[in-house]
Amino acid sequence: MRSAKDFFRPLAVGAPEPVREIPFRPSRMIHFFDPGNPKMAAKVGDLAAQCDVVLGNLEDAIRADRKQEARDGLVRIARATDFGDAQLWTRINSLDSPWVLDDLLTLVPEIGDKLDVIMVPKVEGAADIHYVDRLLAQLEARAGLTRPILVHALLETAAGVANVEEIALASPRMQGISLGPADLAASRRMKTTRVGGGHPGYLVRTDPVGEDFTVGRYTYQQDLWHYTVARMVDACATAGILPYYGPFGDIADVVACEDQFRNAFLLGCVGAWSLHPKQIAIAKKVFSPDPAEVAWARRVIAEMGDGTGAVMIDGKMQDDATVKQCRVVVSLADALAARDPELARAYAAEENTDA
Ligand SMILES: CC(=O)SCCNC(=O)CCNC(=O)[C@H](O)C(C)(C)COP(=O)(O)OP(=O)(O)OC[C@H]1O[C@@H](n2cnc3c(N)ncnc32)[C@H](O)[C@@H]1OP(=O)(O)O
Ligand SMILES: O=CC(=O)O
Ligand SMILES: [Mg+2]
Repeated sequence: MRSAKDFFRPLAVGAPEPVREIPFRPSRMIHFFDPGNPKMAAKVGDLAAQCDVVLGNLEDAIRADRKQEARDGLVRIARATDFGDAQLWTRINSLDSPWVLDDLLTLVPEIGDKLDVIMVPKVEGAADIHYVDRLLAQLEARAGLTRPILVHALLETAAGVANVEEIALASPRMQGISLGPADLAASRRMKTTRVGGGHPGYLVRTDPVGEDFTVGRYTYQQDLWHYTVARMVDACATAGILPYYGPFGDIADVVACEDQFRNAFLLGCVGAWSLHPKQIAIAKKVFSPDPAEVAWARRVIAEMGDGTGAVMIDGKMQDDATVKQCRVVVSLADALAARDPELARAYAAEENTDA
């Protein structure tokens, strides 16, 4: 571990100063596209207008013989596209792959000034982040970049989960962490064959009602990802960085996708991945606090005055702790509304209904 005094010193002579705080920028959906796919490439400008983050994916889902095409495509797209308020991220190949060095040696000099965040897959511990941290500093110095590129870790190995706290705290570049349920399931040797979501076999059953164990018993499907999401959220909150749910692979099942995203939102995540244009609106809806909830939170804050003591509002006790929860909701709503006029109008309309 680095000395606290050195933590915010650049790791290479001439590299930009590390950031002291991770800026909160809306990132409700991290929209994945294949930069080597001409159809997707043609849509990136439109996607940037709809999404908080667009991510040029270079890792899994890009065939081995198309890695270079994807990397070159990302360079072209980054140079040619006006991303407006949207962020541009990339997911590089894993650190043990034959492609990752070329990913970083190409992207940082060519488009380092356009890239906000680099997602590193299959991170297993702080050592992986330290490696990327130093290499990025060297490349940023050589490229003359004035702003550091932030790093996002993908939590998708059993070792990564065991070390999630040290990963979150490994570098001032750490922007956030996403749960990768597909690779994590494989790494843990879970007996599933899906990308995120529940499983009908993972359930609890009510007690028997008589002699016959087969009748009158209800079953409830359980959440396979609860423990990992909660642990990731705690690690991120401790480190002052942002947690995300990752992919939901059943593109057709927009209902279960919304449920999975909402579970993550309620547990503290700020966004999720969209793999298909259909999932963009789902993430936008789920990760934007509900207007009625925001109006309620504003009311609690107003009625609680300096935020101390206890009051009753509509039969519910409010005190210092509920005010803090309400401030989380309101500050998120304000930050999102500042970038999303449609949401700003929805919040204003709800305020007017309440008044
Ligand atoms: C476990 C993990 O690592 S998850 C992360 C890695 N995986 C990914 O990044 C997958 C990204 N998504 C995709 O590759 C695609 O959405 C697929 C393969 C799942 C489905 O693709 P398709 O079969 O083409 O879907 P579909 O026919 O519904 O597409 C409709 C249109 O949306 C486009 N489209 C589909 N996905 C995307 C996307 N992610 N971004 C932009 N456009 C897209 C298609 O090109 C098509 O365009 P067209 O109308 O001009 O023909
Ligand atoms: O990369 C994501 C995953 O779920 O694996
Ligand atoms: Mg993965």
